[in-house]
Amino acid sequence: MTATVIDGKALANQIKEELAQRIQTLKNKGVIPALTVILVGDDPASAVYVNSKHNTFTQLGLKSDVLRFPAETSQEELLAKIRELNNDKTLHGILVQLPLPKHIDTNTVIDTISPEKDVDGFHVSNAGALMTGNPRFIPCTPYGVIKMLESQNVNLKGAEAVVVGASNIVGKPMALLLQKEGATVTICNSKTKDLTSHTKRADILVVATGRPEMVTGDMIKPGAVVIDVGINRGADGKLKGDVEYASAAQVASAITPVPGGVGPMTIVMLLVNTIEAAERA
Ligand SMILES: Nc1nc(=O)c2c([nH]1)NC[C@@H]1CN(c3ccc(C(=O)N[C@@H](CCC(=O)O)C(=O)O)cc3)C=[N+]21
Repeated sequence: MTATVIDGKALANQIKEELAQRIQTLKNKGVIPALTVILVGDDPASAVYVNSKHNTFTQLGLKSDVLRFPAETSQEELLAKIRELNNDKTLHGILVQLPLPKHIDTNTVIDTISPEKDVDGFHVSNAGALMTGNPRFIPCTPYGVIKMLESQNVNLKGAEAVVVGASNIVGKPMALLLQKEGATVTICNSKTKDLTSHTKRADILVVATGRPEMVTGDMIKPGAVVIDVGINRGADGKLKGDVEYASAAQVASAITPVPGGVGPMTIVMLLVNTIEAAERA
């Protein structure tokens, strides 16, 4: 069996087209959805992502600003800038690119963003809102994964879903969303004993560990839907997922590629959240 490739790039483009009307309606009211990204330090991977996002936003006629700060910027300086952006009525979304330098406390920074402008959905109150079933902003990557599963008509009710990786930005919100759709969810982490015993049971397997090609075909249930959230750049410059694609594609019924899978969906869901923020403002 050869797996269906879930084309994230094509789905992202389709969603972009569907957003055009909402963008136009806002413009007719004199509103241009606007996002500001704060980038601290000069991590090359972060720079690639920030540029790609900026291009997507400007292509669709949205406003996108990138504020670049040196790695040694103090936490207080960063917080002061965020407070200033919180008060800017023409701005709808604020995103602080992660990871931040070690001397800065990530949670303090994120929780200083106004929850109404937290288009990443990372603020503690937005995380809480997701947990209690009234989400304000759904974190972009798990939100994109749900859209990919919907596009394949994957039945989540009563399905066994296994999420490998328990981060605040992907694994945990992913598990909540799958659970909300009626799946029975297991979250695995780096301490999990006998990881394969879990992954082998999964009808839907989401891998978000940041460990290149750690899930191989022999760990996957035949016919499973495999979602690879990993984007790892190898020494050869090539992108690799957290799933070993060649072996996994022989076992799965559907699988996301890297690149061209979850990555483009993350960016388009950021667009969705920013437009929603502008509509609510
Ligand atoms: N506050 C915050 N929010 C984020 O959402 C966030 C972040 N920080 N920090 C970094 C990670 C990473 N991330 C990516 C999104 C899309 C691609 C993407 O579109 N990748 C292309 C390939 C791009 C390439 O060639 O490098 C693809 O998968 O096809 C990659 C990486 C968002 N992140």
